[in-house]
Amino acid sequence: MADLKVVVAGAGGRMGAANIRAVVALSGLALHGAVANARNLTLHAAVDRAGTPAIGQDAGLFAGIEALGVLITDDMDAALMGADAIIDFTAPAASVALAQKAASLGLVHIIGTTGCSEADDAAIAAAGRSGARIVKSGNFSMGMVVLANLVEKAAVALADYDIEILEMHHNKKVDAPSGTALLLGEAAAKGRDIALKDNSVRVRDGHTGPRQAGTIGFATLRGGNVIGDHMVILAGQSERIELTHRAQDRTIYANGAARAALWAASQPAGLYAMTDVLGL
Ligand SMILES: NC(=O)C1=CN([C@@H]2O[C@H](COP(=O)(O)OP(=O)(O)OC[C@H]3O[C@@H](n4cnc5c(N)ncnc54)[C@H](OP(=O)(O)O)[C@@H]3O)[C@@H](O)[C@H]2O)C=CC1
Ligand SMILES: O=C(O)C1=N[C@H](C(=O)O)C[C@H](O)C1
Repeated sequence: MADLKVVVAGAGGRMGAANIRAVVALSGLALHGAVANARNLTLHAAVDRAGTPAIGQDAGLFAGIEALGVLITDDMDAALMGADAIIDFTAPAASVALAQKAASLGLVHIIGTTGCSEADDAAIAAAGRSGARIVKSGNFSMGMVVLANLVEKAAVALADYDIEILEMHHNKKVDAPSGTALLLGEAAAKGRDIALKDNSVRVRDGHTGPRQAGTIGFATLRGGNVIGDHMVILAGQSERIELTHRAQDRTIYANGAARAALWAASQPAGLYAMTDVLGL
């Protein structure tokens, strides 16, 4: 079967480098047994926005591996020519624009970008209805899929416990709460059969009054080079459960994104989640 030709968008970023390394590591090493119709991945192009220092550099050397002969470009349309898939960890406006291109070209579009507004998400969903095969997740690590599942179960079993979600990330992160914190909040809300957007407390400051029962609280920490820590606390009378995930390397996200691309290549157009990729 022909290789899946992947374009890495946001190639000059922290995740861009990890995604280049993951695609190269998985070329010739398809995840046989892990996905249906396993194929190899190949790095077709690496793109970032004009003016970013990475433009013109060899994608492999930029990512800390061997030279690949693929130069990081700012010409998205040229990069997409002949491509099968986009792995996109960029910014909301860029991901919406790319989803529309993926729809018109019938491409796989893996979106790791967080901080999307409701309007951004609606535009991405529309692209999934118009020809793009999109997998979007606030966190592509396997461990996080499992944690979200545990959170949903705990939220059901401990129906009257207070749920608080704490996250810490590096000091360059621009959105809050993290996409993962919101994903975990959605899992808890699903367990409680409530809508997260009507029952979340995203910030506390000043004289807040006592905690309102049934809400899901968020707390955000930023500092240093923390890759991504998340803790879901279920607090009851005289006991507290803490479900924690700590990322130690961005490879976990990049491998999940590569796996999602291989999976989506054999799916009809639509908007999918990592639970679909893993069949959960
Ligand atoms: N779902 C998941 O598993 C994970 C998601 N993320 C998310 O991925 C995103 C990227 O994270 P990270 O790599 O750390 O961030 P970086 O800032 O390091 O990288 C983002 C890259 O995208 C580029 N970019 C920004 N805006 C545009 C645009 N409009 N058009 C084209 N390129 C653009 C940036 O260029 P420039 O530097 O010039 O701005 C940069 O090269 C974030 O939203 C983050 O939360 C991160 C890790 C895991
Ligand atoms: O910006 C990051 O770094 C990360 N972003 C994602 C998020 O917002 O949850 C995933 C991971 O936590 C790292």
